[in-house]
Amino acid sequence: MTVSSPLKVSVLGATGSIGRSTLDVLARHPERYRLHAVTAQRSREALRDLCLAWSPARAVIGSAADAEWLRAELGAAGHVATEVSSGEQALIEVAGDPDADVVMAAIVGAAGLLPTLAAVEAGKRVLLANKEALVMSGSLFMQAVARAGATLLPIDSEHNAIYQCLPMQHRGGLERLGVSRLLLTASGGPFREWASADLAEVTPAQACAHPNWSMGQKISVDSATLMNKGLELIEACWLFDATPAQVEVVVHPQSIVHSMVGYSDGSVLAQLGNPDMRTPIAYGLAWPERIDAGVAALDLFTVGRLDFEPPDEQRFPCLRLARQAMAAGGTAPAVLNAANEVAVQAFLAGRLSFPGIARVVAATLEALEVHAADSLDVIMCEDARARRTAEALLQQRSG
Ligand SMILES: NC(=O)C1=CN([C@@H]2O[C@H](COP(=O)(O)OP(=O)(O)OC[C@H]3O[C@@H](n4cnc5c(N)ncnc54)[C@H](OP(=O)(O)O)[C@@H]3O)[C@@H](O)[C@H]2O)C=CC1
Ligand SMILES: CC(=O)[C@@H](O)[C@H](O)COP(=O)(O)O
Ligand SMILES: [Mn+2]
Repeated sequence: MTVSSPLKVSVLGATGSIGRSTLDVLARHPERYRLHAVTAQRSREALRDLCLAWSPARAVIGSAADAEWLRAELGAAGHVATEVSSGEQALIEVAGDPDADVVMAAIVGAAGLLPTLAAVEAGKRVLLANKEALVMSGSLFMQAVARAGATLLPIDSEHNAIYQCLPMQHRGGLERLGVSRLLLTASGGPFREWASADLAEVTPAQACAHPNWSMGQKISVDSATLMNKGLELIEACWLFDATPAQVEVVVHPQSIVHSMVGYSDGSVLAQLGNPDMRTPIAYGLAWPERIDAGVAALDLFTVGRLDFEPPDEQRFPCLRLARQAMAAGGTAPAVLNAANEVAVQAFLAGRLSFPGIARVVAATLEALEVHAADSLDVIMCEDARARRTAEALLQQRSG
């Protein structure tokens, strides 16, 4: 009898919401997985605790000073198993480390693009939570997956649901599979029932209080503006080779149906479950097998009812802006993403109102020409240009 050795897993963004849920699933299956590497940007105490608890071979943190601090803390605890490094180059290098089998891409925002691509280029099994990476570089990203022979598994709950509802081999066009549409569910966020006039008074704490999911601040605000659904629409187009017209957004306030696939014979297949990211994470880790994720069985009698309604793009214009950016193509989605990141940070810092987020994104898209997104240099350059433009718009608004 041969006993296979545990898969080595690197978790990029290990201190975040997805990172912690990933570690929770890994802890349930020590015979199947070993934690190989962990990364964080600033959370040095949390990263130290992870190193002490898990003894990963490698750890990366944002700054050299924090790496120095981490080495000293680990040394003082007599822990020598973890090699500590710092900075973006170290992060990229660890993401593509030949010793790892699986990479969880769970850094938030554009900062995840180069490390996630490094994992793809190294041909890993890549568990993609960092949707912004795909939104920014969709065509190049998918080409890299094919060229490197990487296995790309969507972790975003909706895309994971769609993946589960498609036939196992689904590359090469939806029509060929008899798929007529992808139904992307949206909770509608905390302000689903609010009047437009009240949205001007929304606070960061209210925007971060998602009705169903516990997540990081940035994605929580994106859910509240429906930009999250816009980013997910673009993500779905790249992952499943769909046109924006083939992706229908359906507001489903209970977040129990995680998304659906409509077939040409009238069938609609759905994936349901409690709103807990450990389900898609466990799916990605074990695919094509299934493992325990620690998630309670869905109790349909407690859920009671499932509601569906169309999204309101008047009150929540970010969804329309994302659709427009995808239709414009080229660098427009990267510009949309960068402007949104700047605007969300400004909102969280109290520099911009909640409705101001969509206004800054719209004005940035309007201000910048669309270029062909045919190299990473072009994408990174337009990302930087969009950030400068959005920041200048913020200054004008406050001036
Ligand atoms: N949370 C969720 O349920 C879901 C999340 N996603 C996606 O997953 C990704 C992660 O989300 P979430 O876990 O909520 O985010 P969090 O904010 O909770 O965590 C982000 C992680 O990324 C690290 N990080 C932040 N900035 C940088 C940077 N500049 N360079 C390197 N690392 C950095 C953080 O480190 P530090 O702690 O040091 O700041 C942290 O480990 C996002 O793209 C999100 O859209 C998708 C579906 C669901
Ligand atoms: C858990 C997950 O995948 C999030 O992206 C979630 O979907 C956010 O909820 P919204 O549907 O409110 O955007
Ligand atoms: Mn999602």
